[in-house]
Amino acid sequence: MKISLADLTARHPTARRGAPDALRRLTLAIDSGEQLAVIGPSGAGKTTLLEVLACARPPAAGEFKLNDQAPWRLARRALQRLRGQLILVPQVPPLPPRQRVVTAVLAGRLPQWSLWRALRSLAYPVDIPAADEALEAFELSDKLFERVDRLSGGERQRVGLARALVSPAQLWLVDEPLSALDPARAQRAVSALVQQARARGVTLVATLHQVDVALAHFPRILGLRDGQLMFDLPASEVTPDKLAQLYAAHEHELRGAPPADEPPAPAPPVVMQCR
Ligand SMILES: Nc1ncnc2c1ncn2[C@@H]1O[C@H](COP(=O)(O)OP(=O)(O)OP(=O)(O)O)[C@@H](O)[C@H]1O
Repeated sequence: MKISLADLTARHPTARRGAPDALRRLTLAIDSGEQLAVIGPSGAGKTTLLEVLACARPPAAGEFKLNDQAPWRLARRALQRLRGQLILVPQVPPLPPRQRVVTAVLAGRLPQWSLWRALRSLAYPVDIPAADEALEAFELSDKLFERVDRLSGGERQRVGLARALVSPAQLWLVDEPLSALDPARAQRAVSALVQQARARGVTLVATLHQVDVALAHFPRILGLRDGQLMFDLPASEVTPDKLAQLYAAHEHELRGAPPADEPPAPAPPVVMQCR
């Protein structure tokens, strides 16, 4: 799916008065089948950008087009159809507790199913091999029939990614897919995600805090800061200088915070003071 933004501004309705816009005059063109990572410090506007691209948040100003159509000028049903051609994978996928992993993954097919087929799949999952294959790509096929409320945060994130693989979407919008994964698994998950998108000719836009992972796996990198595009470059041209400017005063984020699931560092040994 092709994307174009021209002078796009976005704002949260709940933002306090006088707060700067979350996205400011963004101009961007993404071709069908490209894979991009969006990096930048916390609060840069990465999630807001994905929400706009997912047609979940109307821009406050400027132009936004998907496949040369302006989504917010379409009639409701046409907008729904367009939304069915994309998938937004949030950082914490909202998975109903007690649901089986297989059902949660196959929910990615909902846009192409009739109501009857969707209801039937809740009781009798209709394409178990497809769910299994998608989970396999993220090293999770042993959890096919597990309940989602028995999964770790990192496993839930990978269920969200597997859902994209079974979906008919031509645009994958993935928000922070690695925040709960250990470094080695994070590398493998992103590698699988990019490979799968490339093999299917799907457009992939992913936000990432792990800059090293973004540079290693994505051909094109957007640097976002304070809602503005600082750079839009091939990964090979993102120099340490550019990163230092992007993360100025946020250098700790560039070095990378530990993932949420990582066990806390062991407490220092207690030293007994004997008089
Ligand atoms: N629900 C909200 N209401 C008001 N302001 C918001 C809301 N969500 C985000 N913002 C503001 O919009 C700006 C962009 O936030 P956004 O979540 O898009 O940044 P981000 O780059 O994804 O950050 P992070 O890396 O911490 O997830 C920030 O200034 C933030 O405070």
